[in-house]
Amino acid sequence: MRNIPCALTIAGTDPSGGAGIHADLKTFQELKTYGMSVITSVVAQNTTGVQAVHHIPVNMIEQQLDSVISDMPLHAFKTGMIPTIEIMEMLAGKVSELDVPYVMDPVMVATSGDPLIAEDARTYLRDHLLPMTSLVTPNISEAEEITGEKIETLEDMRCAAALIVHEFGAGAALIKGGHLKGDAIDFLYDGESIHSFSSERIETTNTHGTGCTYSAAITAYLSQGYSLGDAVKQAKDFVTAAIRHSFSIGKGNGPTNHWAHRSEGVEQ
Ligand SMILES: Nc1ncnc2c1ncn2[C@@H]1O[C@H](COP(=O)(O)OP(=O)(O)OP(=O)(O)O)[C@@H](O)[C@H]1O
Ligand SMILES: Cc1ncc(COP(=O)(O)O)c(N)n1
Repeated sequence: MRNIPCALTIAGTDPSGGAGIHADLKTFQELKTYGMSVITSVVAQNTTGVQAVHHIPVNMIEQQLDSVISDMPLHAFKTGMIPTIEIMEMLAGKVSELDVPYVMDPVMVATSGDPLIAEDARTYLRDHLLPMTSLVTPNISEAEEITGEKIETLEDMRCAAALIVHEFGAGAALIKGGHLKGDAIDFLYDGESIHSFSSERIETTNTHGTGCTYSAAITAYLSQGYSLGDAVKQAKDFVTAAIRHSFSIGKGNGPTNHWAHRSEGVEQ
């Protein structure tokens, strides 16, 4: 393991602390990874939904990023909410200069159903940023949006993962089955083979921020030098523990428990 693994998240905020930048930094910290953040949008949201958004001007996002990369070591980074095409254009230029693993959580809507990125930005994200990723982590509806194909079965998930790599150019694709029925099964296609990661389905509505937490954990493990398969395997254990011991707080979908792995012995 490196002395001090350093990871960056480029994402929006969640003042209620369960998703976005906040979930990412909590996860990095829990996994003994030095966490850094560039904020794309200030989002007034909580467990019930999104109340308002204020996007940060593009030049200010660029300056935050420059502040980090001109000074700090960086071993892996992730993107979450990138709300507009203008911000994506700027990031596309910058990301191509970063020679470390890039994990994209292709955030489109919150658990509450509120949209988090502009409609026209979805195609831009797919066509311009996706090909720069080491890994993209869509849930079922995001994978449907990217591929244009309906996903109803495990076989559909496997096909979508391969399509996202071979047709759309992602380095690897992890399709998350959190929104299907039965066990929570995710499929990773790394360009050569399919791997599955499975856990029992936990009966809970406390799923605010699961996607953010999962992709942040993968990023943290990659920053520590783990292989993609090992990073996903350990991150799956981390997020499963976080969901199993999630908090019934707030009036809507409660947040996950970022320290749950401590009592479940997830590898760090
Ligand atoms: N009820 C559950 N029980 C166990 N694992 C779950 C459950 N819901 C989601 N997961 C797992 O959590 C991870 C995140 O998946 P999910 O499909 O929920 O992502 P997401 O849709 O991006 O997140 P969110 O629901 O927060 O938007 C995946 O590993 C998924 O299998
Ligand atoms: C700033 C921000 N980024 C991402 C999500 C998605 O989180 P989730 O779908 O896991 O609720 C969110 N709610 N807010």
